[in-house]
Amino acid sequence: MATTEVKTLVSTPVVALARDTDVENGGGSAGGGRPTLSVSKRTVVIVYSLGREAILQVVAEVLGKAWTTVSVLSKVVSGSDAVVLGILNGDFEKTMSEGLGDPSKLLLVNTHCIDDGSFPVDRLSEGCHYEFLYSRETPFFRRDLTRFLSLILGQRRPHDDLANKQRTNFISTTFPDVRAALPNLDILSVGSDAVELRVDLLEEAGSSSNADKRSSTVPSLKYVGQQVMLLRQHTELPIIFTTRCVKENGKFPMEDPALFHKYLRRAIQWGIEYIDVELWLPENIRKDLSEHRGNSTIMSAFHDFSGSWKWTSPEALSLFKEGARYADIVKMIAMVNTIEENYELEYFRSIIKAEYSYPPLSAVNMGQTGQLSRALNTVFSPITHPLLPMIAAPGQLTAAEINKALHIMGQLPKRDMYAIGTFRSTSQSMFMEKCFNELGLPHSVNCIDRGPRGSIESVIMQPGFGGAYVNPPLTSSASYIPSKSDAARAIGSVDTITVTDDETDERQTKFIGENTTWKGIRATLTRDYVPSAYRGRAVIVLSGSESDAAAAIFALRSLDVGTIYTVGFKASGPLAAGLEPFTSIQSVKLVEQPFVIVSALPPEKSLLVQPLLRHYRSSGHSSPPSTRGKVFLDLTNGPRKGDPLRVAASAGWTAYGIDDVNAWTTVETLRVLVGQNVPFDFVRMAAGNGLY
Ligand SMILES: O=C1C[C@@](O)(C(=O)O)C[C@@H](O)[C@@H]1O
Repeated sequence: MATTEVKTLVSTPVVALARDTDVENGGGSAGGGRPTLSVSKRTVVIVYSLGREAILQVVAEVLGKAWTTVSVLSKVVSGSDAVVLGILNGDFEKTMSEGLGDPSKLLLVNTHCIDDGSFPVDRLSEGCHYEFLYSRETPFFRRDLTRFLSLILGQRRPHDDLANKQRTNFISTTFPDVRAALPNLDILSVGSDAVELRVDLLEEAGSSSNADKRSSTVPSLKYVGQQVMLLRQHTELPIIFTTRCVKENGKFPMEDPALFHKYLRRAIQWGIEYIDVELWLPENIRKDLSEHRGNSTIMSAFHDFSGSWKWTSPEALSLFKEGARYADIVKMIAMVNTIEENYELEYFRSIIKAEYSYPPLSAVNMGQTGQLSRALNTVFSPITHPLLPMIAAPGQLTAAEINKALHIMGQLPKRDMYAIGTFRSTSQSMFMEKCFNELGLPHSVNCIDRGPRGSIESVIMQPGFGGAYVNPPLTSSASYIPSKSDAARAIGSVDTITVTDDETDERQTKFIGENTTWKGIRATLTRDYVPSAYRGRAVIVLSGSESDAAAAIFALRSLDVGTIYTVGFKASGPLAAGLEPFTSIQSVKLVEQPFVIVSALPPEKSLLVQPLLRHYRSSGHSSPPSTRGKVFLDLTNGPRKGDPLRVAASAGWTAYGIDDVNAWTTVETLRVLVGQNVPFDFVRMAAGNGLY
């Protein structure tokens, strides 16, 4: 392996990128515990171009903060995250040469609008911790910004969830231009936990005139930046940024390791979730990327195409150890000729599992003979899809092929899944059946009416029972489900029943009562605002009963909101602490400006929220421009009176309806029931087309 010193293209950055930890247990969806937020005291500084100051307002809204502009940074009293600072890029450049003050107290984000075809100069990009490229011409800009800010602030940690998942897949896209993928991206990524962008396969239109020349052309950073932005706007899945070299079936030239360094370093600055770092790269580059990975996850990658490399060789272990030095996941991939080499890989995998608790190994064999290993690998398995222009490596399988192979090998037994409940469960169960087909899962979906007392108990005791979702939910006191997640217990309702084998007794299965609705609500609330935007802010919840509002209250608490004022019910359950009932119309005066209003009113009373939405409209009641963002969540289900969503939108609220929450809840339900990831946009699209 080359360990020679290289001169890299990336100049020493003015600022170092530390891992930001604004949130403990930040994703909020792993485990049952209530996530708690802790405050990071770094001042967010937005570097912007002349004429593009509008970005400051949007960043401030997404963060739920006030903003102001400065012309020098050295005098900034850092250590406060109360206000977002904006600085013009020209002023920032001057301040860079004069000294930034204490850069460890600042989080410098270069922002650049690419609508005019321009791209940031290296000086500016490298002088900042992060960079946000955006287009104002798309409706997805705000969501992309929220996603970017949540990651760089450490408030969204996709890898925490994926590291705990039993099996993870990523789809290797092979498009020369991701625009070709966008119409099919939702269907392409069903069953994927992440999307790989093969940067080396990107081709800029008109960059060369003949195929030979094209194969040696590296796409410009400008083109790559635009492609990253487009892809990220169209998928909620984490992105894997890969610059595969020519020797390992890619197109990046190996003569120039500094080029890899520059692109990968920039990918970290763009807030990409996973960075693929090839193991042959000089150690100083791998080390530098690891030290500056911010909140990105590093995947070490090793490929051998010779056909003579062996999993049984001493080199295999030393390559794993070398990869492990600077990575969070170690990927090892070899071309094989015999079926035995799959067994050798499984033996190697078992040794690594037994001896190294960290980092996890993702290892597969290439070629048709190696396909068995693609089914057996559980950590970030690369997959393909029939709609892709080509496979990314010989022998790649689809998610459905892997699941079918696992089923035949007895690793994925058929289970009977149940939709227990009402009319809605029936249409949702049809959608679930379609997902199972698409994913090649052997399970059946059975719809049953809730029926008399005791009927659920008899269903879950069936030998093939594999799990159920229950709508309307069960009260969490149901004695036949003795184990419940913390969330289900606190909320007081179980909407999903999962089955696990009892580790202490092989013959026993264990039922666990889960609540996925709160996760659906939290996912909805954090699409256009980062989690910390909710911290300490007042909320009003209207509901006919405590139980109808409980999942929303739990989700809001997970975001560390301030006082929750209640209308229409008085809480007395485990979530009651800190809730204040509105007793009369006079109570409205108590709340200066709620950040969130949630209505969980029954349909016939849905109208009652409208006066409040109008009362607190953004242009009316005192609303400083910096905190104008306000969220209305309408959880009312069924034919309603009035049109609260329309009233909210026209009064300046960011409004979400029950359809968004239901789609996110379905995503969570599929994750907990069958461990499969089906993207939100796919669920939403299917729901819109009347599929469920
Ligand atoms: O590392 C890998 C694995 C892979 O080479 C495969 O064998 O499926 C496909 C690549 O796109 C990816 O980066």
